[in-house]
Amino acid sequence: MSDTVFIHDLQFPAIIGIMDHERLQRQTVSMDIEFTTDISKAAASGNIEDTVSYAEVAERVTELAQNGEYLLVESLAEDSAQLILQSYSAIEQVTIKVAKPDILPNAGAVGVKIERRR
Ligand SMILES: Nc1nc2c(c(=O)[nH]1)N=C([C@H](O)[C@@H](O)CO)CN2
Repeated sequence: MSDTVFIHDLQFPAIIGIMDHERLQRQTVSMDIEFTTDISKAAASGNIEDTVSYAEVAERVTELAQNGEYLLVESLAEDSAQLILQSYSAIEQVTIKVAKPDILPNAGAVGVKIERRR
């Protein structure tokens, strides 16, 4: 399977981090999400029901992150990957990148990237 649907730079404020100030104040998180799913049926039909909506995935992951409180970016990445695989049987593999853009003054962003398969 080589078809990929992606969401790039999905941003939202979240409680995430191990430092005292990060436990108190939301900071911006940026996520890249990619998932493999066969898009050939949707390409032919033009019907959103024949594919996995990136808008719906973005909404679910944003909701997960904003309703929870995370210590590590690793945990948010893992929970997001499991949520996506459990919610959509048509998705075979998911890649999640969780980045914090405001941590190191001399880096554009820090974070993790994981790949999970059902
Ligand atoms: N591998 C990780 N390293 C670090 C994390 C993390 O989530 N994963 N978090 C922090 C702090 O919360 C940082 O954002 C502020 O000091 C440090 N390293």
